Amino acid sequence: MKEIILENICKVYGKNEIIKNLNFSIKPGEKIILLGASGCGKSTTLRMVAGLDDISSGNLYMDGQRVNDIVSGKRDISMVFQNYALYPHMTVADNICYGLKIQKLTDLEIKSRLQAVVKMLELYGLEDRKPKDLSGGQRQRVALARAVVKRSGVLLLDEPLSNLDAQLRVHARKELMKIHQAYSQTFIYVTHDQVEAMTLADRVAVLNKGRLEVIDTPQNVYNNPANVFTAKFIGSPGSNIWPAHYQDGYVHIGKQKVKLPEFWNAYIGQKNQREFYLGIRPEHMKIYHEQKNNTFIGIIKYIETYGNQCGVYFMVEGCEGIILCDNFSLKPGQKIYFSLDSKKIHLFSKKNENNIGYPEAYYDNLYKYQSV
Ligand SMILES: Nc1ncnc2c1ncn2[C@@H]1O[C@H](COP(=O)(O)OP(=O)(O)OP(=O)(O)O)[C@@H](O)[C@H]1O
Repeated sequence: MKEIILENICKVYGKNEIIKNLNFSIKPGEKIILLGASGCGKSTTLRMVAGLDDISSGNLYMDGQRVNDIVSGKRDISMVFQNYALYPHMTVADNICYGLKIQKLTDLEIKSRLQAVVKMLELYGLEDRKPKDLSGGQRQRVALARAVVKRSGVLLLDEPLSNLDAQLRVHARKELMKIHQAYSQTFIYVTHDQVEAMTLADRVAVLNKGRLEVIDTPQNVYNNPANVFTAKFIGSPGSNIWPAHYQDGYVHIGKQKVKLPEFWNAYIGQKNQREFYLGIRPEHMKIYHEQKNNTFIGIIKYIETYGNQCGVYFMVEGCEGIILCDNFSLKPGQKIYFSLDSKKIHLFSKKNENNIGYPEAYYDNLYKYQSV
């Protein structure tokens, strides 16, 4: 278990600043997921922590020691790569034990660690095979075993499940939790898969173009997004975001308006802002066939079906929106009336797109050094 602190970490390639002032700390034994779109800098961040890429500026600490200049092999980390990077000419057992032999552990210790990890990751009977004679799922388990057997303080995982099919991923997620329970290592895990992030993380760090948008628990990141980017990025589909303004107890979208409950009036009065982006998740709206109190009117553009639900894409006052519902009889071109669950609305500042429900200090801390 190790505490890791990233302090003003930047990475520059040529003239391109790939990572911009990353500041966050990771508690010993914590599972942090780096989540973001392709190219946002997740792997680069992980590789800097691993010591495989130089840090252009800033400080990286492990258990209080600055490790910028400490070589990868001396950082007490192990890493699982997306393509597994197994040695093709070695057997499974040799792949798993190679690092331990380099560390000059006794044969007895190596054997006992091998047995433990073979049992944990169900690799019985495969010890003498070469990687080419394994299935994708088995190779992935060998790569995990090779990292875990070192029992290092930090386990770095770069999209370790991305080559597996959906069922194997579910199984592998359980194995990762088992590994964490057994060894309590600090995990830094890179993925663009939201299900992986939500199921495995203690906290999710959302990256956007090399910048940290938010670092918080999966529940908060989903239910109380700190900014417009997070609201739109998290969730499948993400939140609806519409320009809106508030006047005399009503929230207006274009020419349409609905009355807000009293608690919103008090809250918005306190914030002294009138123009917002209104955020609402697709599952927090309801469709009606006829106009009711406090409904907006939209026109359906198209419909996606997901088996148990459908996503109804519509236009309201020139803005696109989506509602999740189980009404499969709706048709494109149809007029719908819809309400918003007022308790689930989020309001974001038009100026900086931050959630107005968060104190400003939250954002100051996010973009400066943040201690947890
Ligand atoms: N050695 C390099 N030289 C120049 N640019 C690089 C180098 N390595 C990475 N980059 C750039 O840095 C950016 C971030 O890359 P990185 O691999 O960290 O993204 P990522 O979030 O892990 O993406 P993905 O999910 O697709 O793996 C990309 O624009 C990439 O092209």
